[in-house]
Amino acid sequence: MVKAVVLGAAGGIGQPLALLLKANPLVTELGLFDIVNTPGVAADLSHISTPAKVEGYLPPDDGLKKALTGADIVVIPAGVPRKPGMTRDDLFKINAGIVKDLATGIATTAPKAFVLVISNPVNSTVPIVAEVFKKHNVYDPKRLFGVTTLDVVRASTFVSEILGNLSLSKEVVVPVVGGHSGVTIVPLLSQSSHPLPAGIATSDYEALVKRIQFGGDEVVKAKQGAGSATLSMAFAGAEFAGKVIRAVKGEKGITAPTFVSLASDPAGAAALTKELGQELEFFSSTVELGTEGVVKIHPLGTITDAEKALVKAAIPELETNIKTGTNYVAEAYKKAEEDGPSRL
Ligand SMILES: NC(=O)C1=CN([C@@H]2O[C@H](COP(=O)(O)OP(=O)(O)OC[C@H]3O[C@@H](n4cnc5c(N)ncnc54)[C@H](O)[C@@H]3O)[C@@H](O)[C@H]2O)C=CC1
Ligand SMILES: O=C([O-])CC(=O)C(=O)O
Repeated sequence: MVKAVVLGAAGGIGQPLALLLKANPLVTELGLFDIVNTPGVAADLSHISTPAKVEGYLPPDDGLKKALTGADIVVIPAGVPRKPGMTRDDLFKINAGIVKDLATGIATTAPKAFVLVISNPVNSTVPIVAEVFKKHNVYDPKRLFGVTTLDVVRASTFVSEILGNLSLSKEVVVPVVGGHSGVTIVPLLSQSSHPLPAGIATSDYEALVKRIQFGGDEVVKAKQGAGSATLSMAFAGAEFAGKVIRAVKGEKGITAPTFVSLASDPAGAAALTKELGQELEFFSSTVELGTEGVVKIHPLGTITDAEKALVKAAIPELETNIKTGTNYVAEAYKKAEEDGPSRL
């Protein structure tokens, strides 16, 4: 029995993600929460001939609590998307509060659930969830994930395009490490399961790296103000959620790059920290998943000088993004204490 819950389920990502989770035969219950439209989305999905029982919830009558009750895995695509000219960090002002409130709901109702954060900026929203869970004394770093799978999916697609065979894209595996925004997205193309053409021009390699790092902008621009990636993100989110579910059900050897707390595997983190040359609280590296979440954080391994330079360039922004999330929660709690009776 697996209950999956989507918070932000009526949105551009939420709806197709809910569809793909409904299509996952391992999901037996699907809870859909949003501030609008979830009863309709749930009614629609409930006619699909797969095992999951679907229920839609809205904020009145404790809807969030009802949606989260009994949740095994919670995926969060709630929040505003970018418009052209914006960075992911520009979303922080609105999305930080949304994610903090939803994290509070999870901490009080489903503290053991695996939490998969899609809402941007991921480099900051994941630390927000961690801090809220700490405040509620229910934080287990092994169960919290920032979803960076879209970067991995893009890398597979763009590499197979360069190899001239899109049908390879299902098989091409490229570790993408760091975080989920611009220069913090670091594809380790030298470790691609399918090597780039021998003698690829430096300019072509650099263009490929840039396309993976800024693939999100490509979609934002093409959508002309109507939002950012939704369908490819739903695909990526369902891929990652599917891996977590299979691992939780006992399948061994499942790995995926994901943005996790380095406290989730201190031994793995020590090796990674050595490679990075400094400590970071969160980082996306290839992670082995198991019944309790993170089993092992893999080191970067052998990488080229060009990749080392990309990792180095990612660190300052990552550090700032993580601090922004952490400080936000500290300040919100401080303000709530000063304001009197806490609603946190
Ligand atoms: N991690 C990643 O790789 C990616 C992340 N994203 C991010 O995902 C987020 C969602 O994007 P879209 O689905 O395109 O946006 P959207 O605007 O289409 O949908 C967001 C949904 O969240 C809901 N929502 C807002 N406040 C809420 C609350 N307090 N509780 C529950 N639901 C709430 C809205 O009603 C809406 O249905 C954005 O922050 C976007 O930047 C988008 C693409 C990739
Ligand atoms: O670019 C955005 O704002 C949405 C996103 O995270 C992505 O597509 O990778």
